Amino acid sequence: MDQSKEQRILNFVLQNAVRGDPQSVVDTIDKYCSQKEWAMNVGDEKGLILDKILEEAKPSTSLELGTYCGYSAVRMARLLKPSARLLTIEFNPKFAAIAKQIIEFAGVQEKVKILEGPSEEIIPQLKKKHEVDTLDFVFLDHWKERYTPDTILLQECGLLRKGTVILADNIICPGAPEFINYIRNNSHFVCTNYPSHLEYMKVKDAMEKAVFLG
Ligand SMILES: Cc1ncnc2c1ncn2[C@@H]1O[C@H](/C=C/CNC(=O)c2cc(-c3ccc(F)cc3)cc(O)c2O)C[C@H]1O
Ligand SMILES: [Mg+2]
Repeated sequence: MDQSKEQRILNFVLQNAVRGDPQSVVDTIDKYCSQKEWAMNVGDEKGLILDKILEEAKPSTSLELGTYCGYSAVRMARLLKPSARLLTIEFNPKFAAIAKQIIEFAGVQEKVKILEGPSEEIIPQLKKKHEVDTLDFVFLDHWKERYTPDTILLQECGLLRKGTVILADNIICPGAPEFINYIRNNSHFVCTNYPSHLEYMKVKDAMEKAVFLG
């Protein structure tokens, strides 16, 4: 059976990146996806915005929705302090298996836990099953129509605290219009827009930061 694009990305990392070096894994995936096959990683341009916002937040507990191949999980984990944790939710078992190998190759597996399943099922389990108190940072990068319901679910489950930073990818392309409408009109959030470009392309995109006010 011929390989999937995600398996080709994994193989390129295993053959070209430096084991235990998360920056080299990030750079190697960016190289492959900009020169060989496009893939929906947050990429290097929006990745730098993610880096800056994550470093400002200095989170102890972070959540990512939509692991995919693990590019942003490695990108975030490389900046986390040793005691900090990143939980990342992925419902496609093939993607989860690829991400697990990329996260382990990068050497950040101690900081990252992949939770396999749909976000709507896993989010309600975070407190009791995964010992989360509240989240300091949330990265939304899964199905765009799930951004709003999952933000509401996070709030309902008591997982947001005063100052929790939510960062959403793809505000322009593919776009998350109902999320933007919801979050910018919600007095419990302060929003900031970060114009950028679609990963590996000249197409306009943006990220939105929403800080929860409690
Ligand atoms: C509900 C739920 N629970 C757990 N995992 C979930 C989930 N919904 C998706 N996922 C997982 O996240 C990943 C999905 C991410 C969705 N992201 C996208 O659809 C996406 C699409 C584009 C894009 C832009 C222009 C184009 F022309 C084509 C595509 C760019 C991006 O940066 C993206 O994140 C993989 C999927 O298995
Ligand atoms: Mg994205």
